[in-house]
Amino acid sequence: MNIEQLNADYGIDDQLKFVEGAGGFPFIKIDNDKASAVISVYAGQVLSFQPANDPNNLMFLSEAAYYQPGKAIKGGVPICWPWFGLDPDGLGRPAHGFVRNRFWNVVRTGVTADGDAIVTLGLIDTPETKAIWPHSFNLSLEITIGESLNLELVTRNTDTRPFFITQAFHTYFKVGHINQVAVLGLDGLDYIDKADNAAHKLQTGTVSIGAEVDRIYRKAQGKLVIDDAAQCRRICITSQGSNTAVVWNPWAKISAEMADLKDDDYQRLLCVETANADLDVVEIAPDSEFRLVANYRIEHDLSHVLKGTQPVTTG
Ligand SMILES: O=P(O)(O)OC[C@H]1O[C@@H](O)[C@H](O)[C@@H](O)[C@@H]1O
Repeated sequence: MNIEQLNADYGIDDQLKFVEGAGGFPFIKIDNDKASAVISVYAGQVLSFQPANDPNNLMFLSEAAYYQPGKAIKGGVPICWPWFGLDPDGLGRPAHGFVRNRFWNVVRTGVTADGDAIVTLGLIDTPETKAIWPHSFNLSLEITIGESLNLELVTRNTDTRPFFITQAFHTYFKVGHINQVAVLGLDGLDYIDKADNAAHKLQTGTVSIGAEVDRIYRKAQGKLVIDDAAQCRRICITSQGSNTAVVWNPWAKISAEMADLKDDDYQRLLCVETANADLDVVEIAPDSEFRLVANYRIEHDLSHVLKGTQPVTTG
């Protein structure tokens, strides 16, 4: 992809430009009055989002991430599609599907009447994708950069027969310190505890993280909140088209084992994923589409300061 051509076709003066990013991947850099963001055209992945009034990024992005064709970038918002987790057919295809490790197309860029930047990236089937997953599709991701970050993943079935998908925004949020984090909004829901032999459990109260956590919450349709006391902020997650929430933190052993994470990275990341996963499989008829939406908004919470908790500025 030619950066000059991308800028000529899709750049927006003073607000949106294409640059050569890590690994030589084209990155889209956005700076407007409300926020700044970086999006990788490879993987269709938001890597960074920082509202103008926040000293800290919303996203965790690993310093050890790979930027290599065929590999996933560790951090930001990887797109899991058309399956979440292990290959559902046991054919040895990559975990979390095949769109987080290939180049997407730039479909359009623009600015809304409110001054938000919009970027739409897309993927359609090719003989190569059909060899992996034998369906015709048109997948598009509309990313809106404003006071909040809004993501809309639209799957259109362009085939002559129905197909079935699972999917997720596998979002890596940056947290001040994992010991001071709570996830609200999951109380009373059933979950599958993948860190405990896929045992079926019931959530009571908020979720705090003090060991490996890998959970699939069913019927999670309401607003979720990540209370991040160390950064004096709350991340509010609202969604449409999702019935599943995934909460994942690898903790110390897995962090150390993953070559694209530093040993102690588990202390500053938390994945809370807006998904359709496990039994929550989506059927899409020919000529129909399905829309998965996630919105991330940061609220500042000074009550922790008033209670004496030290804020952490991590840049
Ligand atoms: O592929 P990544 O980005 O390393 O993420 C892997 C993790 O992704 C999570 O979504 C799963 O719930 C975990 O089971 C899995 O280990």
